[in-house]
Amino acid sequence: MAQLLTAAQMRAMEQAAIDSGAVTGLELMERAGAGVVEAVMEEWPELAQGTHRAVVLCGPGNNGGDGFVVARLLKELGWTVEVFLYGDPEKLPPDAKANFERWQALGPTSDMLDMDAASSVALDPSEDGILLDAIFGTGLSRGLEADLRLALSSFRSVVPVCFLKSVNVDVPSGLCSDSGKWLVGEDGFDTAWRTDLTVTFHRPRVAHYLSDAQAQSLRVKDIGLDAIQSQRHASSIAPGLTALLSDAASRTYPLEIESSSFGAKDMLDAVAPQPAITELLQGCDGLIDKAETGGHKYTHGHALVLSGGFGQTGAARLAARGALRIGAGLVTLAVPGSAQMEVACQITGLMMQRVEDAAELTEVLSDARLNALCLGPGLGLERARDVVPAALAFERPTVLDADALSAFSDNPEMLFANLHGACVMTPHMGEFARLFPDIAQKLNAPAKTGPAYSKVDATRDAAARAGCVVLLKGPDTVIAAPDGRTAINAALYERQAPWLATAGSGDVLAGFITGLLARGFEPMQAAETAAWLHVECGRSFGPGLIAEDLPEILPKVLQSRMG
Ligand SMILES: NC(=O)C1=CN([C@@H]2O[C@H](COP(=O)(O)OP(=O)(O)OC[C@H]3O[C@@H](n4cnc5c(N)ncnc54)[C@H](O)[C@@H]3O)[C@@H](O)[C@H]2O)[C@@H](O)CC1
Ligand SMILES: Nc1ncnc2c1ncn2[C@@H]1O[C@H](COP(=O)(O)OP(=O)(O)O)[C@@H](O)[C@H]1O
Ligand SMILES: [K+]
Repeated sequence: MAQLLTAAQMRAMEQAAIDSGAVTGLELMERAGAGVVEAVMEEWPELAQGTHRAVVLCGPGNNGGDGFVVARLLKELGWTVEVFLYGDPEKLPPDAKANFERWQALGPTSDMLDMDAASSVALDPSEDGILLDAIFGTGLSRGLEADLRLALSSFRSVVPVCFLKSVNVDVPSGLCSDSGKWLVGEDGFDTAWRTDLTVTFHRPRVAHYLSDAQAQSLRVKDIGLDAIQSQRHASSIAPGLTALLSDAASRTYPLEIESSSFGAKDMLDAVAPQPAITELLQGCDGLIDKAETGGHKYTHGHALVLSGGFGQTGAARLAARGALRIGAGLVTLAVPGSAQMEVACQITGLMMQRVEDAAELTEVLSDARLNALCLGPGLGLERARDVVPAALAFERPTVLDADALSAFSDNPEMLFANLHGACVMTPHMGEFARLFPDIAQKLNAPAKTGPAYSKVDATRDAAARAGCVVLLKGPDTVIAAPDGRTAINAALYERQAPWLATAGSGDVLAGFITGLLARGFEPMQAAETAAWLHVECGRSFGPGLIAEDLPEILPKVLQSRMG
């Protein structure tokens, strides 16, 4: 897991480092600029050979200051560098101004808003290089004005013609680094654009792991803050969000750091939710009382997955298979009479129990060994309205997905009244909007100023309202507990898994979570671990994936974690 920072947290860390006397703002800016150059060369080794060109767009704050450092360093390497400034050089903050002046000794700076600025960039496709966006970083406070937006889009139009790579410093200009939302200007337009590379410093910002902000690639460069913090053994910054990442992402972090009050150790160790996976692989003996259950497989729990009627049992079977593969000792499908034959023809390792209605479910649940429930996949709205309240009354660990959520669109309060702390809700954005319409509206409203309301805020608010864990799906799945713990399971950058957008994949996720609940995982840990493994399964299988493949590839993914 990697810790993510808000703009305010990052500013506070920088300020603390500067106040300690261990480093100056100018030194941090130099390291940031050098980090950008290093990241560009790492990303495109061909740019590390010979000389190339850079078009550098600098803004009125310290992000612009970083841009002037990059311009100077590349010029010193022999690159052709053209620099454009948005704003008055006299008003630059001190460190940025110092770097503007150092650049002045090497080359001219043109006004970015000059009508001819972008067209003055020579359209020379023979000279490849970068377009660097150093206009705004974490200091962005509102959407871009129309004249700047137009100028920016003119520069962007040069990129494909000249085979430039688009690189942005810290965050793409116009993007709110706390929410990952593109801020709109007074006229309602934003500057959304997908760049090739984002280079940020010290730790990723929250926005980097929310999908709107996605560049092709993200590199996090060390600017020495960890060393300063660990020297001082002081921290006033509360741990923030975590992102569940792959091993590959962790390699962008400095490995020499031993400890830090800002959670660097976490970042080094927990690239995957490995402690939870180790627990899974070692078994969870003791979670269920063996004497009481009297059988070995029951020590791994017994999950009950509610199925829909005839012709609608596929989704529940997928979920059940997922629960079994992830390690629930036993999984039983609760099936209405009309579908018993259909289900019986399709299952082997799974078991089946006739459950016609809420009364029969209540009877079945008198068996305390059924320690985790999955409600929703293919359940049918009417059946969901009948069985969900009866199931929730037992207060067993329960996943609510699909129809178990949609059935209460007209009356979410009724569902919330029945939910309890051992529940995990797994809505996609459509289901989320039906249950939390006000929160979804706030999330989807265009934002003019930052920090804007984010998917993280929305999921946290929903979890607090529902009183249980909420997992809001997408390439940037956000998981929040009512106590505020939050993680982003990001299938972004090198961890992309677009194949997961296939019918039934959410049903398997619900099954994975249910299986982990049956194994005794607490709800937040079950949701995080299952979501992480779900993406790893998608990546491991790759193109051509269908939902049925996810449970079947899981053993390979788990085996790869056995080390
Ligand atoms: N503080 C530090 O010590 C370091 C900062 N660094 C860089 O500094 C950046 C943050 O610098 P700043 O806090 O100066 O912020 P920015 O450089 O992001 O921009 C802030 C400036 O832009 C103005 N502004 C904000 N939104 C605007 C809009 N829509 N239209 C016009 N003007 C707008 C603000 O009034 C302010 O003058 C980081 O993103 C990072 O790139 C790095 O150099 C590392 C060290
Ligand atoms: N582009 C994507 N990249 C990674 N994961 C995705 C992407 N799109 C969807 N997913 C994941 O696929 C699953 C789809 O679930 P859901 O929307 O419930 O569909 P279904 O009901 O068809 O199973 C979720 O876990 C979601 O996070
Ligand atoms: K930028």
